Amino acid sequence: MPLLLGCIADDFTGATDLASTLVKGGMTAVQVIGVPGGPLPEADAVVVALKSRTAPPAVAVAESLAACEALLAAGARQIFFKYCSTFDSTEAGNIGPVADALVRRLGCGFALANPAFPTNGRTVYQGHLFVGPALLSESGMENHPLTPMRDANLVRVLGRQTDGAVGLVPFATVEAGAAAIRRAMTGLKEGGRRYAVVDALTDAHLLAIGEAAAGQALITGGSGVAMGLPANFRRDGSLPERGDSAAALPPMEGHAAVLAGSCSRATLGQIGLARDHAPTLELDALATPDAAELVRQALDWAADRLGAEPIVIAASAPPDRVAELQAKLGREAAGALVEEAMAGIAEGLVARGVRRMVAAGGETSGAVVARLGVRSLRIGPEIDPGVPWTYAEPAGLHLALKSGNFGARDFFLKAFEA
Ligand SMILES: Nc1ncnc2c1ncn2[C@@H]1O[C@H](COP(=O)(O)OP(=O)(O)O)[C@@H](O)[C@H]1O
Ligand SMILES: O=C(O)[C@@H](O)C(=O)COP(=O)(O)O
Repeated sequence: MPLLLGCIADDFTGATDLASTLVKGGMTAVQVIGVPGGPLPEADAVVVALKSRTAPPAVAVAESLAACEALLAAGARQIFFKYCSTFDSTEAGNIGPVADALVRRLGCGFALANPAFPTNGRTVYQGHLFVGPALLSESGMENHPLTPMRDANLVRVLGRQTDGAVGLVPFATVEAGAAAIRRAMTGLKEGGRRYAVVDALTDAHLLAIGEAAAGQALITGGSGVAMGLPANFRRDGSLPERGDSAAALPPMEGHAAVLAGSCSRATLGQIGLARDHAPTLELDALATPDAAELVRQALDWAADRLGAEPIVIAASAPPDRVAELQAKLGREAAGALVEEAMAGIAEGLVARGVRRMVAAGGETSGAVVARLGVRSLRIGPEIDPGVPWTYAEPAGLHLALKSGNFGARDFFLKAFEA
């Protein structure tokens, strides 16, 4: 099976989201953790999951280029750089620097940029990113602990992160379909633009953008714009009809647990609901700014609560509490402390028989997956849009890596009912 699409994702929940989208579109897809050190698994698409979203830009660039080399060496015909549907980044990057490096490596001179995910409320209009009815900068994302998003104008945001020029393919052109979008992108490229932010309000827009991107060496965006890509490979005869290729995962067994480190509005709501329906421990990192002690507290609490019904352990806190911890420790150190604690708790829970685990939060998931020594994830059925169950190898357990912002309010309960 030749590799068709080579993907580089800047975090682990994002990688799972993308792999799940491709599987739903009829491709086989495997998520591998970190820059591949050996041969890649056989699949139509391989998604390399990095934890590069908040890494220093030089590290993010180096890892992304190494992943790109591995994917190209395996024969990838197109490279997809996956970032968050809320364009999570800092002023310094890493979306711009990584995209710039990939454009240079691939010698393509141009890439589209589109984070839209209408099913989850992310739309782009006149270059502005909306989350539901709100501009990105008024959606709660302005309070993100690591990547506060305070400007919704993506042409401007990306423009600050790149030394290339950024243009826009506006709604009216996107509405006119794939041929018009392709013409607009060609025009922008010929006019010296390195990137085109492309508007998208609906899945139909994303499918048209995907079609317009057939044959482009590099695509950058959220998982939404990948919806249109499997059809391109079917159209050119390189992807057979595979029907529903979502892997049937091994049967679920063992104790169940949820670990939440995301402080997004959606996750805070999910914890709120879980409080009334499942044993829930809310750790207070401000009162105990010590990862080892937080791990001890959590594992002591969990000891006689583990079983078939999920327990929930959360470090998540509202913006004022997060700000207090950050004022005390610094932004990165506060995040790292909580991630270290969550990783230790995950390790302890698995040692105590947990085999079905939800990790809420991209950075949190990255820390958990790394600590559990996971090398690859097989994609299974979707729980809520963008969040499938996966089977982690060689650890041999079921993991759902939930983007902080994704999932219905009852996600933590629903995940274990399937
Ligand atoms: N109470 C807290 N105070 C400060 N930072 C926290 C707290 N709880 C979690 N964090 C950190 O916030 C960050 C949340 O990011 P992430 O896990 O990627 O969530 P999301 O998916 O919402 O982006 C992580 O680095 C996590 O360790
Ligand atoms: O595109 C998305 O929103 C997700 O796939 C994603 O990247 C999630 O990142 P986190 O919100 O940090 O979990």
